[in-house]
Amino acid sequence: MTQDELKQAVAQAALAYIETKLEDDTVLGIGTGSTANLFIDALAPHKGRIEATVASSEASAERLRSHGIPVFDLNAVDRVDFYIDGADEANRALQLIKGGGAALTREKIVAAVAREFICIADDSKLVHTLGAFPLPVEVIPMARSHVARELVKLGGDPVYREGVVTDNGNIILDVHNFAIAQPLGTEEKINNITGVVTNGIFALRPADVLLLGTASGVKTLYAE
Ligand SMILES: O=C[C@H](O)[C@H](O)[C@H](O)COP(=O)(O)O
Repeated sequence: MTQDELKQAVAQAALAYIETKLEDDTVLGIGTGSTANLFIDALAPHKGRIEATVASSEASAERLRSHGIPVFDLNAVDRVDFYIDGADEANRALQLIKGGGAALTREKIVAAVAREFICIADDSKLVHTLGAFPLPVEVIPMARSHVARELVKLGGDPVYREGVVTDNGNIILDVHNFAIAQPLGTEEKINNITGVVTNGIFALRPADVLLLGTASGVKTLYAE
């Protein structure tokens, strides 16, 4: 199976996972990226059953609206029942690296609100130790050099993501050569650097369930 077919399979599996749990007033949080896009497309034929969604990026909001799916501001809903999103890496504790598409901050906010975070990914994303994927850090533009120097002190190799401005008007530094042995501590440490908005480690709020696309079918993983 190709990577795209595995992503398609997990998008369908996420739909099946939530379908039996949908209530009249369910609020769905929708992530960002190629896997989340496939989920949005899979959701479209069922839009009559969707009362409200909130999106973790302008791109996803636009895609939802193009299907006629109602999108709300997060401040206009009192809860998010399920958050469905992809990841760049996941470990067995369902701690993640996210932000390859620069949407990490809004993703982290929606995930923080969500009652259940359902991560969907193909099996190339499952790793023993997070950090082979360069860690995205969203930074206030004027703090770029300061934050880069602090990230070097932490042992990483930050690279400015040229030409990318986040939905929040900020820039991204991708930290290379940075094995993350202690995701919780590292997430907090980087977030404590002045000028950092947030970083792409999701350990304070990991996923609740990982639907993993493999050649032998979609596996449902819970945190070990
Ligand atoms: O900012 C982007 C997100 O964190 C995505 O969820 C992540 O990059 C995975 O994207 P994809 O499903 O395209 O691999």
